[in-house]
Amino acid sequence: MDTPPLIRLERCPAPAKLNLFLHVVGRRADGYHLLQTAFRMLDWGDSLTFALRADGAVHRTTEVAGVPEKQDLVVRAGRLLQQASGCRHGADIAIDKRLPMGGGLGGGSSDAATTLIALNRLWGTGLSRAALAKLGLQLGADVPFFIFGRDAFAEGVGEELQPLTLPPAWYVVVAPPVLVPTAEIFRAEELTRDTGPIRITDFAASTTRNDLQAVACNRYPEVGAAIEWLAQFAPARMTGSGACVFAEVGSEMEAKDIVEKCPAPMRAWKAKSLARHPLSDWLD
Ligand SMILES: C[C@@](CO)(OP(=O)(O)O)[C@H](O)COP(=O)(O)OP(=O)(O)OC[C@H]1O[C@@H](n2ccc(N)nc2=O)[C@H](O)[C@@H]1O
Ligand SMILES: Nc1ncnc2c1ncn2[C@@H]1O[C@H](COP(=O)(O)OP(=O)(O)O)[C@@H](O)[C@H]1O
Repeated sequence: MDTPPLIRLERCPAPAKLNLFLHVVGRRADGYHLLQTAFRMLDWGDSLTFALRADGAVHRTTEVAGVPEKQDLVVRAGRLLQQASGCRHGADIAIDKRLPMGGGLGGGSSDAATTLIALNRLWGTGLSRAALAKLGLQLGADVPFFIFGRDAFAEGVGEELQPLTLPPAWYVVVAPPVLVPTAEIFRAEELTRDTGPIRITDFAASTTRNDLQAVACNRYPEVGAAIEWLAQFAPARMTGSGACVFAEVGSEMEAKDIVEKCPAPMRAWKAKSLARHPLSDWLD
């Protein structure tokens, strides 16, 4: 019997990421900062559903607070894939948003990566993982990592990726009640921009830091307060440009205990590391 054509892809995961460390090692001629970072994927994130449209339109069918449909990275990802492939299909995209926005967890980038991977399948456009990662970089520096699909040591602006093999781990992620604009942190005069490069083998927590953390804590004391609270239980650090902070803990039970103690208005979640992107099998 013939396989029926795909018309819908239900509940496709868009996992969060942590930056286990983040060093600013230089600056490109266009002002973008050169980084070294370790990306870790988490088994916690948004979820997206895609339905085929015959009229070529790409629509978001759910509201995302503060993000107009046209600017949503999922809509932009769909249109970019159409342009790159010449595809005439369209899609309705529903997002079940769980990740705090602008939290340094890469939610928007992960939504975009999931859209590129899922629509590449739904539309049968057949782009390779490498081609999708290149397209994704136009949407955000974290998108190639999610398409790469596993923990990674990253350089450049985050697009030069090498696989990292890390033991499974449990994390507590805490969101302070504040939004930290990425651009403001990278623009800050006081940002350290000359951390010496390290080798992939040297990124154990003791020898690394997040260079963006001092700037974020200085300008947004809520971030420092969240680190201080979480550090009672385990070494805590900011992810990306914040505002979220995280700590590795010994077990799910320990994570659960800490999450239950988290005082409002901070919010906390437990999350496990994820070895492979759940949609990896749809690539290559
Ligand atoms: C910091 C990181 C670490 O993973 O993650 P998040 O905190 O956003 O999750 C990323 O590098 C975020 O990359 P990306 O998602 O592309 O950043 P955007 O929000 O588009 O960047 C906003 C602005 O910050 C500056 N910027 C960003 C990235 C970079 N490597 N150098 C920069 O100077 C640029 O001025 C840019 O216009
Ligand atoms: N689908 C989306 N989900 C989240 N943010 C989005 C989305 N589309 C566009 N954005 C924009 O991207 C910005 C960064 O969001 P996000 O990726 O969640 O944070 P971060 O880059 O700090 O990890 C948001 O403030 C929002 O304006």
